[in-house]
Amino acid sequence: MKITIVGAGAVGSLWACRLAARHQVHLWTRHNTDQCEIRFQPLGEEKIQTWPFKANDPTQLAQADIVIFTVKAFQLHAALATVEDLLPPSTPIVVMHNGMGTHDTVLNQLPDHPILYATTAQGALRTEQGVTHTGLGPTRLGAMNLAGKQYQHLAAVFDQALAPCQWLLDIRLALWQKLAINCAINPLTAILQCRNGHLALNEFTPQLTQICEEVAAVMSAEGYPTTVTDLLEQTSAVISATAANKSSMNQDVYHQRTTEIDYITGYLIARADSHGIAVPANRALWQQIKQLEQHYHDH
Ligand SMILES: NC(=O)C1=CN([C@@H]2O[C@H](COP(=O)(O)OP(=O)(O)OC[C@H]3O[C@@H](n4cnc5c(N)ncnc54)[C@H](OP(=O)(O)O)[C@@H]3O)[C@@H](O)[C@H]2O)C=CC1
Ligand SMILES: CC(C)(CO)C(=O)C(=O)O
Repeated sequence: MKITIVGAGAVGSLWACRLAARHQVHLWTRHNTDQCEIRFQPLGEEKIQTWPFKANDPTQLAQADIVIFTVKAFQLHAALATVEDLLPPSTPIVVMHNGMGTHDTVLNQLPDHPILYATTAQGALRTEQGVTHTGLGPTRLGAMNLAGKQYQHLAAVFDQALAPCQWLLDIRLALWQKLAINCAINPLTAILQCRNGHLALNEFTPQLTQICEEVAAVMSAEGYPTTVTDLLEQTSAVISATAANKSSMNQDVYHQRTTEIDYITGYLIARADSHGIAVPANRALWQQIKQLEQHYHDH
């Protein structure tokens, strides 16, 4: 297959190097270059691999069998704008990011394309030295519009590159489940500048319970019935599985970058408001992260 990846950061580079073993992968970046070399360290290996890629070629973009967007949620609109006029409307688009709330923009911006969303629990870290595959986890893929439903076979392509990948009939459920975990772990670890495992301490149980209670109420109102017990169990499992990790929001705050809070807790708040559900614990966390961002963006 001919695959273009838009956003060669940590996740984009991980998928690029893994897909390139069997497919022709081309990168679309925001840098003025026609080639990119990715230094990639596979999971648990010492040796660093070097993968050369062609980049930013409008012809290769137009001929792609799929275009995968691995930019952050708040970068998606601008990234789509750089490719929308270059793609035939038959090209399927796969969007892979944490958080929710971009799908309406994508469906409006590219109304004729098959649109798919993916959520991944694979871990990748980008440093000056290159990109390291830091953790294994499932990827879930599904259609966001009718045309996207014809692309179920892409789950096998993703699975072959970086297992496991599962096709879901309702990808929104998977996106909500990941959002719930991100609402619980990301803002707290960013504010406290702690590793995910720190939240396993008993002192965090009341706060995590309140966050999950609010998320469960909103998810249920959205048509994805769940309970605080289920969400707390899933959150605890991720806290222990990723105990040594610094969450993405923790790292964004540390490096004084824009966070994905508006697409994680912010999305939850927007949906809560539309149902008239009070979410004070999540709203307080959203405000604290916005204040931190504002503080470092102002200085
Ligand atoms: N890292 C991880 O382990 C995981 C991340 N995720 C999620 O995946 C998403 C991506 O995260 P991650 O890879 O870590 O983030 P990165 O910041 O490493 O990657 C984003 C990439 O997108 C590029 N980009 C931004 N705007 C454009 C544009 N207009 N055109 C082309 N490229 C663009 C950035 O360019 P530049 O190089 O110039 O900054 C960067 O290379 C996030 O939503 C994250 O939460 C999900 C699971 C795990
Ligand atoms: C699951 C978790 C919390 C892992 O760190 C994550 O998705 C993130 O850091 O954004």
